Amino acid sequence: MLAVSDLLTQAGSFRLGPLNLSVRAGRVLVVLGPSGAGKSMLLDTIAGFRTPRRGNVQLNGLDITRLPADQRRIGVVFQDAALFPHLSVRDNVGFAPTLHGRRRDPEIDELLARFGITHLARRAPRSLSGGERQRVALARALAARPAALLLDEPLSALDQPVREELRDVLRETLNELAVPAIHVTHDRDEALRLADDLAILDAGSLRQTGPTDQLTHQPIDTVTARLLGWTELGPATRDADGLHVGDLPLDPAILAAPATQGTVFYRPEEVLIGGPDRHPSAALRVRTKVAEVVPTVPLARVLLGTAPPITALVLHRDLEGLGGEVEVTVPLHALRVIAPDSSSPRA
Ligand SMILES: Nc1ncnc2c1ncn2[C@@H]1O[C@H](COP(=O)(O)OP(=O)(O)OP(=O)(O)O)[C@@H](O)[C@H]1O
Repeated sequence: MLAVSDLLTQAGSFRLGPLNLSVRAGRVLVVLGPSGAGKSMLLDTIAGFRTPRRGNVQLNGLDITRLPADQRRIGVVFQDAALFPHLSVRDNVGFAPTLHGRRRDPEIDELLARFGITHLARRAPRSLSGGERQRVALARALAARPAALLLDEPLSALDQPVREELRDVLRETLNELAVPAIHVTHDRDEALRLADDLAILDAGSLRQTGPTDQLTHQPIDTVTARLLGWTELGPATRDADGLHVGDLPLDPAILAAPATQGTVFYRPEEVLIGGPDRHPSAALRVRTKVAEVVPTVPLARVLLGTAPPITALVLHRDLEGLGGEVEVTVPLHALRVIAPDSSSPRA
């Protein structure tokens, strides 16, 4: 188990924390947050490259807050691989095993094979592509048999196809790994692909943490909702006619939602365009015009003429015959009212 308690780190005017987090062995915690949220600072503090002002870092029950980085048994992979430039691929991967007298370690060959870099074993880092370098960096980190693994946006410098391929290799590897892992990223798809648990970090504060599925489907924080693909519709208002957002009436069933005052969010990919029989539980159902169709891929964006406007993400084949007045339904599970007070950070 890797845990941080009451951790507070300061750099210039930027303050990270105080925050609490824990990751069990075999689990992957993804810290998702925008650029400048403090993700690297968090990993640097856990790895021992930065000294916290307050709080502690524990690994398997041991307080390692004051240990130098090289004694923490924590593997770190950075965005830019940071390989030893004068060593071959094999010697980079074999660096830690060699230090421990395990130069002929069959594990090195296994790692080269696992990351598909056996054929690159004699090559120098400068001759490798970005994706190949990251494969070497991951293999090198695992070769040290770390007690925990920290991944600082290791895929973000790669282009899309390479990133997706390596993301799958990483997912497989992390699945088999029996140590706690923390992966930080600003990329939602990457986070959802890799995370067992998610922690949303914004401006140095943790907003919401929990199992991936829970945060994705039940965000209770506006920053979390936005980062996980929910779109803001507007403030909920209540009058004699019931609950509204702008001109749009919300089904009273939404009253069962966690909050009835606050900002209404919805998931554009769950908006249904079609007849009233399309969905049995509707939080919002309205007839309106299609204002614009934007043929983005993989899903097209259909901008609807409601007030406030609703965007639907739809399959291109569902665009056929779309025009004039349409019936729009937002299912109950795809619309949430998020309370204003939940915009304060929570851990
Ligand atoms: N030594 C420093 N002095 C002053 N400010 C710093 C220092 N190091 C980092 N910061 C600031 O702390 C904030 C968090 O930086 P950090 O690199 O952790 O963000 P991040 O979430 O990893 O961002 P990115 O996704 O862009 O890498 C930034 O605003 C950064 O400018």
